[in-house]
Amino acid sequence: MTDKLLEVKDLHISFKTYAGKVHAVRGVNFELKKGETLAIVGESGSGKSVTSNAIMRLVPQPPGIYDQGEIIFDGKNILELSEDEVAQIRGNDIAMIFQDPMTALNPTIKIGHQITEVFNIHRKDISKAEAKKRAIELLTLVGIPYPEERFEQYPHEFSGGMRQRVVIAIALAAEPKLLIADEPTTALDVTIQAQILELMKEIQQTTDTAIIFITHDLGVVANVADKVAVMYAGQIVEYGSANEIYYNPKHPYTWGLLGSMPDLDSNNEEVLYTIPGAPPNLIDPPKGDAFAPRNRFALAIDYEQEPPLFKVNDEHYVKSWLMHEDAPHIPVPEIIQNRIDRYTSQTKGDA
Ligand SMILES: Nc1ncnc2c1ncn2[C@@H]1O[C@H](COP(=O)(O)OP(=O)(O)OP(=O)(O)O)[C@@H](O)[C@H]1O
Repeated sequence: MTDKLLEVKDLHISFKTYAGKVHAVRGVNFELKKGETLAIVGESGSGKSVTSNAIMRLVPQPPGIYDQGEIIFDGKNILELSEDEVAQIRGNDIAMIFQDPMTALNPTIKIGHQITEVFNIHRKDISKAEAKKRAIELLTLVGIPYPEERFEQYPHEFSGGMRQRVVIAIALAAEPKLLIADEPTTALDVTIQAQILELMKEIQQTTDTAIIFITHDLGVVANVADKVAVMYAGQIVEYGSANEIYYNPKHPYTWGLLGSMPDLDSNNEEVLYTIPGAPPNLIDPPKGDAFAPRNRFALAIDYEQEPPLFKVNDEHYVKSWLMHEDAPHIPVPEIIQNRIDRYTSQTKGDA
């Protein structure tokens, strides 16, 4: 028996466009255990959504092409299943939550019915009364006050944060093994974002659902992720436990993402550590390390040869030539180190 739920192996996905073939995902590997939370983080266009859509085989074909790789979910390669088999997995075993809760909800149907509908489709064995009872339990689980009354209301009668809670309730109705949340809180204000993420963490503890969070903001998932995959130009450039990524980051791109996180405790003189330039064109990805032109610590080899994934320890991998034993040692920039020191002392203070 293994507790491995998902394994993505050497995944390559491209899109045929008039301008040429866009290499959106270029050799992605990661795995997820039951009940674990993985955050996939990176700038816009880095391939986060294409990777997560592929897990449900939702990349449109055409223009999308699964060029290479495997997505093993619960022992089966998603990319080799028939349409019927994939349809069975979608919604049943894997559910997805998107950024805008309004697009996921039908404005003309009462909230309660939208939840019981899931039972009608996925759990034909339960009665109408039982479905209603469970829907109300789910509304309670996601923190909706007066769930009996709310059951009879329409989406427009809910605030943005409450709507996203309803969407989570609908996603959970089928008791999925994996929940993929693509920027689920971006449209919400910061306090509500924190509440929704906290809620998802709590639900996870009661249901043992694995979660993949897609976000461009490392700060958002700091308290909920077990593992973090940092994506750049269609590849994972740093991968590890949340502890390693937040407290021992090694890749200059991750430094940039951490440095651009707003930090309420920093003094005003602290300048954000930003990444210069823009991501490469994925129609013709650069030779060597795709991050080199934006990397102030780039080495000559970065422009020639793609770096392998170097192992820092069992919980931490980095795709950068800076990790090579002959590379110069570049310390973490001071501003990032100051933040890490501050977080570390705060965490110790909390303990
Ligand atoms: N249908 C499509 N046709 C052509 N190119 C596409 C298509 N879908 C995605 N791409 C390209 O694939 C690359 C990765 O896109 P993806 O949406 O995965 O990025 P992302 O990291 O999720 O960004 P964002 O945070 O903006 O959603 C981008 O270069 C994008 O333009």
